[in-house]
Amino acid sequence: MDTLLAVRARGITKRFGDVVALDGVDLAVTQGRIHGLVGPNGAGKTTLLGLLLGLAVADGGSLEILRTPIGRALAAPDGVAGFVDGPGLYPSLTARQNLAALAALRGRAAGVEEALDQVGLTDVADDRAGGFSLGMRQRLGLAAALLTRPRLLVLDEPSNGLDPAGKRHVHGVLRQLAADGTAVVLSSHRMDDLEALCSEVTVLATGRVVFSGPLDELAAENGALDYRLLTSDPAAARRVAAGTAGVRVADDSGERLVVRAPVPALDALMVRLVQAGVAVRELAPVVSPLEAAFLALTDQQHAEAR
Ligand SMILES: Nc1ncnc2c1ncn2[C@@H]1O[C@H](COP(=O)(O)OP(=O)(O)OP(=O)(O)O)[C@@H](O)[C@H]1O
Repeated sequence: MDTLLAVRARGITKRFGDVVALDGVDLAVTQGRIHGLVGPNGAGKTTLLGLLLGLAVADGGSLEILRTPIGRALAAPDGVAGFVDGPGLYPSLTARQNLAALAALRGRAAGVEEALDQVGLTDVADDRAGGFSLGMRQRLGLAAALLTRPRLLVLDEPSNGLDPAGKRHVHGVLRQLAADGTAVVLSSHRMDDLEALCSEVTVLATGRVVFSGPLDELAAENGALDYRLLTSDPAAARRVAAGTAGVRVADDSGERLVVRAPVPALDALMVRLVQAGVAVRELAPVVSPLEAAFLALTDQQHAEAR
């Protein structure tokens, strides 16, 4: 099983002076999977991604990337590409020239046109990168990473600045890479991106892993959620909700009630509403199950740290 791991980190610690950025972090990323890294600001995501890219070394713990143990030297391990804090580009060169320069540095000229095409920048390939929007720079950075045909791609908030079409395009590229066997590790603050892309997720809070596993397990971790409920008879619905075990009316100030309930109690409420002749017109979680689980995990960690 371990032979399928692109990243295996155990007990990683990293300090900056008095700040403990990573505190005993374990991470396992399987080849051919897209692994999301989430957490509040300052949780340690960029620090961890930087270690995977060889931009810094850990103070403690062990790290294996593509089955090679990482020592103390600052170097990008073979087969790894990506960027943190935005891609490094030459602003005075065009997109095509940027990629050609990188390809030449690596001693191979092929692949530039393919990489431009993959990220949808062919039409602006002869524009200077210095004039590019954030989203276009992100795409060019991704193209630069693709040039190396990585087996591990590491990206810090790759959806930043992308418009919806750009995002769809980039997501498609990442999915195809994963289908071809590349492991992708990316950080994001957007739960919808993670839901669209990732099969596995690691949640960091103040330098510690508070969850790591399949995305659907994270969503299932949460117990009671808040749901907005619109019915044909709000007053009757309020009475039925108040009389249903496990259901709490969290807000009844408007036409829509907000009820807090775990799924079995919610099921019971729906049945009881129908039996009472109340039609359900709309039922939706106030925040997505994934976001609720994320908030619960990270809030809990903050509370413990206080
Ligand atoms: N070069 C540095 N020097 C000093 N402190 C640093 C350095 N890099 C990171 N830190 C600190 O380490 C902690 C983790 O930072 P990091 O940038 O990894 O978090 P993050 O999860 O990526 O946050 P964000 O979501 O805001 O990007 C923070 O407290 C940060 O201030």
